[in-house]
Amino acid sequence: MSTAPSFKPFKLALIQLGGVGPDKSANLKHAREMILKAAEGDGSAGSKPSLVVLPECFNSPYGHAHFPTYAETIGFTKADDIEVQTCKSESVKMLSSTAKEANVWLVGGSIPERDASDQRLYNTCTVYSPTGKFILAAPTHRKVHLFDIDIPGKITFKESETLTGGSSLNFFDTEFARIGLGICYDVRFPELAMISARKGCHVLIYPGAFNLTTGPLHWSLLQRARAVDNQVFFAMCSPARDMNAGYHAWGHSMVVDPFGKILAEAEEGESVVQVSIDPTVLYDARAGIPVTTQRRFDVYPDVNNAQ
Ligand SMILES: O=C(O)CCC(=O)C(=O)O
Repeated sequence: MSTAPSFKPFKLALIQLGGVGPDKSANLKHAREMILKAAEGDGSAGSKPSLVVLPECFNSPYGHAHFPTYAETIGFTKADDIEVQTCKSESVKMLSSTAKEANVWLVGGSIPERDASDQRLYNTCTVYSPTGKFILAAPTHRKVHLFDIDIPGKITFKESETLTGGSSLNFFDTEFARIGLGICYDVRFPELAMISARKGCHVLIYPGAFNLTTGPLHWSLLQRARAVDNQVFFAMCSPARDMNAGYHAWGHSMVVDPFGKILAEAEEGESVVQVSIDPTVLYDARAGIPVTTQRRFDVYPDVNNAQ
């Protein structure tokens, strides 16, 4: 495994995107406008973010019935900005060109993806450099744990009716940090975050769309737990809540520091969460509460000690 880049201060912006509806081209147009807006920061000197994040399923209504209709084929695993424009995916093309135009790293939320060879559908996160390069190799980050839950009288959701779970853990390196990825329900599985942290990720970013049942119960708790047990920064980016949509997202996009402190949190509506990430907080947490070096793998040898 390559050595992680040294962790430097940077600004992070989460776009809690509103107005996602059935018209995909309108969704893409609005997402583009919001990326450009978020990339301006708050207008003050030095507030431009280096990394901008979109929410889960930003180009289509959320729901397993919609995934086959909205799914796009990407067809490559790495590509520069010119090659990206030859791809069939409208969303990937827009994300690449907008990352370049805005000159930011971009975590492109997630889209329903149809694999070019086996035709299976995935919930997929793609990442772009400030030159519009398509970054991930594995081949992208596909949601690993599918959202299949049934809380009688509250919410039943079965992503596995149309989607297949991804089978790789993914991170990417920027000039300021190693960033690990997950999507929404993946946050409930501490193993994924733990392994990403052990692979040197400083910040974990999970586009997500919790709901009005599990949002108030667990959205904040899970992020703070993953941040504290791994002593990393943790961020989740949600769509804005729309009570006219088929799925009511919780909103509350947030960024948590390695002590578990919430640095910023959106409310329900469309907004951009802007945060300065300070690496000294991570180093202070790890020095003061040194759990990262105190693990007792002799007591729990079934947990893999490998880095
Ligand atoms: O874990 C939860 O409660 C919500 C998960 C979810 O909404 C998702 O994976 O899309």
